[in-house]
Amino acid sequence: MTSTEYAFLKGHGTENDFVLLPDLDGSIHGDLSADRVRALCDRRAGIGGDGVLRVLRHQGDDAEWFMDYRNSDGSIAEMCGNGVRVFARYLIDTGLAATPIRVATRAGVKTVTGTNDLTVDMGAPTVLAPTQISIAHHFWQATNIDMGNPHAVAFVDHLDEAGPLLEEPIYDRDTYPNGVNVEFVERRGERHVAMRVHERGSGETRSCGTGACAVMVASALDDGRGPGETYLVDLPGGRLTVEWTLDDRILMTGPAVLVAEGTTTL
Ligand SMILES: N[C@@H](CCC[C@H](N)C(=O)O)C(=O)O
Repeated sequence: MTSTEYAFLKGHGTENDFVLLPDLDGSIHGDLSADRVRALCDRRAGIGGDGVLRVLRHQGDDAEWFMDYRNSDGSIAEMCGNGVRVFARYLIDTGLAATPIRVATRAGVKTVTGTNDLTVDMGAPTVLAPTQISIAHHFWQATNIDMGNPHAVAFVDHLDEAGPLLEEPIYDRDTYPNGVNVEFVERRGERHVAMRVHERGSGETRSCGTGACAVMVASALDDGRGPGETYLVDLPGGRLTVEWTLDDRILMTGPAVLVAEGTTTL
């Protein structure tokens, strides 16, 4: 910890909540240690969040911004779908950028468009060989989808089948050597599903944007459909709309709001 004061903001996308750290030229937060991320995300002793979004300018032709995303346990992840909308909301509200905004992430450049609800072009999904997950001797077949970060999607009759999700589901370590985000999906209607998620590095959260995209792709495939479809995905924290375009891109649309700003010594 340090006694220096730093600016922060707090925001969320469908209640997937984040601490934002503006660090435009990268001079403020140095390496941003896992300890500091955990302290910032602590819901009792810190600001509280499912993760940290560090806002950096990007030196490159393809994007002007870089989203340095960290899970609440301090681990680094490739991509955060809700986070990139909240990141863009910060840039829009401060006048630093206007849509379309190209944001570099560890999973490539994502373009954000829109005004109120924001849409992210998440790129192409990668569907891999099916896998299996389990919790307390209950096993589910799972669709293995990479959205820049890893996902295992399991269909259930009722979302409460997954139990309290206090612990990480058991997964195949050879399939997911760096861990996995696990989604449970219940059918709600035609092109309409609901999900819960246990996020790698954050536990059960109220929403996961990359998870919603993985769930849409798994659901469409399970329905015998493919590109050219749009699904509604309900999460405990709200609703995301996910379109799989004919040219194999996933467009995710949902809210992004900033709720507080201040300074912190954490
Ligand atoms: N909540 C995010 C995903 C954040 C990263 C994930 N926990 C991981 O480790 O891959 C989203 O909205 O996509």
